[in-house]
Amino acid sequence: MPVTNNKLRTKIFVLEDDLWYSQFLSYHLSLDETHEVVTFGSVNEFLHNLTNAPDIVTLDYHLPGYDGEMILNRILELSPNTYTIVISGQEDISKAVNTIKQGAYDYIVKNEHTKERLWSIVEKVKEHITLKNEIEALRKEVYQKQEMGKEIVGSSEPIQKIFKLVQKAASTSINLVITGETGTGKEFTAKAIHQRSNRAKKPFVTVNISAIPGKLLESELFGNEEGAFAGATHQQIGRFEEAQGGTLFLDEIGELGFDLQVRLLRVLEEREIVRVGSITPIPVDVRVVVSTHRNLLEEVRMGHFREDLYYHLLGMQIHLPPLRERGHDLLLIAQKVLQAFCEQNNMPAKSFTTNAQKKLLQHTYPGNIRELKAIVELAAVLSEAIHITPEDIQLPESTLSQISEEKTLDEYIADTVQKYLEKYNYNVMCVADKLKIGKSTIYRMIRKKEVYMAERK
Ligand SMILES: Nc1ncnc2c1ncn2[C@@H]1O[C@H](COP(=O)(O)OP(=O)(O)OP(=O)(O)O)[C@@H](O)[C@H]1O
Repeated sequence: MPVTNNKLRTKIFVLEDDLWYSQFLSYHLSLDETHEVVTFGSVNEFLHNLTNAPDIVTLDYHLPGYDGEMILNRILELSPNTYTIVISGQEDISKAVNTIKQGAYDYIVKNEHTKERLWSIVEKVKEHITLKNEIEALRKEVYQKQEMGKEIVGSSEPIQKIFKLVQKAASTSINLVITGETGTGKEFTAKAIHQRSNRAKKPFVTVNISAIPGKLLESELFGNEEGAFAGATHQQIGRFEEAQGGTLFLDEIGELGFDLQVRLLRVLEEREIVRVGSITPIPVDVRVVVSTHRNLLEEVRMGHFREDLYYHLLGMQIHLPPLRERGHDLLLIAQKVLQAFCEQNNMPAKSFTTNAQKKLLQHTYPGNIRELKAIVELAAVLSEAIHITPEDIQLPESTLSQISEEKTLDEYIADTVQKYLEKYNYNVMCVADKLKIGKSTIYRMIRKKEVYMAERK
């Protein structure tokens, strides 16, 4: 039943060859303004229109030249969700009763009570449809909760709040800003929202703004024509076009240069892009979800981020807490990661001993879930039995051994990154891989002069 002006509309087809009777039924059924009644005198025309999926059909059992049962079968075949009410004369009562066994919803005999009976059956059908829709919606909600629980696990209060926001974000098209430290699952969450939204069958495309040099970013996002700039040897579609109909996840939006901020705002407002080197606008239907580790409002205040773009992007904010603030959820995530890893690698199912769990809880995880995942996967490989012991868990020395020094967590992280840069000859890719953090995090730290780079030997 479609909804118009907040009212459920009921589409009713009347198949009746007797014009007077057809008008009689139509008149009474139309007394309810939410009923959309269409009458048919011809069986062929009626069958032809069945693709419009009426909610209810009143079927005259005795149509000259046609068998009522045959028409009922066609209705069940072509529009299985339609409720058929068979209307028969006194002479066909027993046949009409039989149609219920075949799949008709109810039957009415043409007599002085027809009007009242028809009315009560239609009301019953409407209640039935409403209940069916409610059950369907509840089933969907339960399914989504179960599925989401499988992905973003956690019973802590902040995570429960995030579950609710993710659900709301998935069922609407509200703008979304996902914030949180590196490795807290920003991209993971954006994808979970996409997969639950009505865009799920279309692409989910990610662009890491901080990993692409400014000059290339424009054509990466919007595409380019052949010869648009030196090196543009062929036409290329951009990420916006690639994400057509789906979701574009712009990771680290706070790193977007001012010029591109202007272009992005125009695209978001006008819903069309222009490839570099072209003047032809191309319409795009893309949900843009952004993430940042920065406080965007602070960036606006400092003049680093355009206020108009900030207000355009502002919709729902989902802040993902760092792992060290998620309490025992850490263990749930660890167990889930362990289970997935064992399954993927055809290993027997494993679990952590109590002491191993205690050890996992001791660490501060600057790389958050990405780091936990790496530690758990290594433990799964190192363990000789199905129980993972503390010896199998290799925590990076840095945060544990230096914990007595008075430093902020950011300073610990910077120290660790600096040591690794020196150890691995300032190879950012290699350090990112070793520490299980994003390259973008290291580049950001370099830009903010939290760590320094030297010439590679
Ligand atoms: N709830 C979760 N359960 C299991 N794995 C997760 C979960 N959240 C994130 N991960 C995993 O942790 C890693 C980091 O997640 P993701 O890339 O989404 O983080 P991020 O916050 O976007 O990181 P960055 O800021 O560095 O780009 C990925 O391997 C991802 O699959």
